[in-house]
Amino acid sequence: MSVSTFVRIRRDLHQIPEPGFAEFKTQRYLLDYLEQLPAERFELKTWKTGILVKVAGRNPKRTIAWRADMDGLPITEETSYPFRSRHEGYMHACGHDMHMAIGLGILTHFVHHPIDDDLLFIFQPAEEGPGGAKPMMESEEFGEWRPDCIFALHIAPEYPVGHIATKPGILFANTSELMIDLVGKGGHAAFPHKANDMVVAASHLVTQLQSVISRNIDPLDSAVITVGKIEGGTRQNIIAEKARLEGTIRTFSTDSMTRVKDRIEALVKGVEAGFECKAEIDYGCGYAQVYNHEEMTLQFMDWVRGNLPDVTLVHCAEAMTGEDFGFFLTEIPGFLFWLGADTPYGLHHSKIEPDEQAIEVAIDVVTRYFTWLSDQQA
Ligand SMILES: CC(=O)N[C@@H](CCC[C@H](N)C(=O)O)C(=O)O
Repeated sequence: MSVSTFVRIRRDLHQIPEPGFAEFKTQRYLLDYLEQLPAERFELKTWKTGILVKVAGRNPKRTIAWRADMDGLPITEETSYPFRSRHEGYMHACGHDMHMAIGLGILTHFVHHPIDDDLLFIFQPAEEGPGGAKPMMESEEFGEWRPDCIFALHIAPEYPVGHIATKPGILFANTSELMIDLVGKGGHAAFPHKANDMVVAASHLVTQLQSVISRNIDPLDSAVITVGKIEGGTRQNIIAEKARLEGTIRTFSTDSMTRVKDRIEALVKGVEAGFECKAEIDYGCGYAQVYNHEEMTLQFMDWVRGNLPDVTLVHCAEAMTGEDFGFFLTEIPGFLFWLGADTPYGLHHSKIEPDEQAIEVAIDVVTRYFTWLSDQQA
């Protein structure tokens, strides 16, 4: 069966997942594709490993932006694909390969069928961390082409293809990474009384952290602490001198984020006293919540219902996912929506296989929406 250009692009990108701010091959691939398009219709600039592309409108009164993220995740792929990752230990397990292919599809459409307004396409590095959106927004390159409104999507494994889900207001949570290093005293496994075992200290801390959510946060508010990685020790018969926890915090309010961090700090102090060790906390990167512009989102939802009979619009609940797209929305009105991609494995799973038919659905929805949006201003 022949595959469309943008499915083929998605498959090519799927094979070269790269960490945040190291998307060198990905950037090259996108630039090579852009070089084949009629050069007189657009301008481009690179910013770190990202790319900004401005497609000229016929009679521009404003700039409408579309953002796609670019980085992969440190996951060893276990899909059934013949086009699996060629980068050992890295995988596009959050759909950014789909997002970029969709971005190129929308861009290509408007290069050939310009609308009145200018369009800015943002290929943004490092969404999974440490975050490319904020420094990109602060860059001179972005400042010169600052858009008037901005939009993005994220694939959603749980919805069928042809479904779009979103809501006005808060869609994704505030985030903060959480890294805790514990240093005690190593020793022989047979003499625990002469050591301070950081595997035991770290284990206590992991379970105590869960009590912050269940005991310190209003049950009607929502918060998450996930410890995704524990490292400690060197060998089965050596008491571990060091241990490290790596995780993430999610909340729907900045007050809850402050409260969670205060409680974590208190518990860590308790572990230091209880286990006679030293501990250091590093909050890594933190993202602003994704807060969809209420009026624009409601207008989009109405427009989908009224104009796209083949698309099912779901008014969804907010999720504890994070997205540095939230930073763009703190200054520029717009919204993000979920795109149904129908796969039994969730985001960040080594077996996720999003349905590629979602690519054409997204290109069609967004090209029609931008055309309509631009006509509203005319
Ligand atoms: C859509 C998505 O899955 N985004 C990530 C963003 C992670 C930011 C940061 N590394 C953190 O873990 O806090 C997510 O995990 O929600």
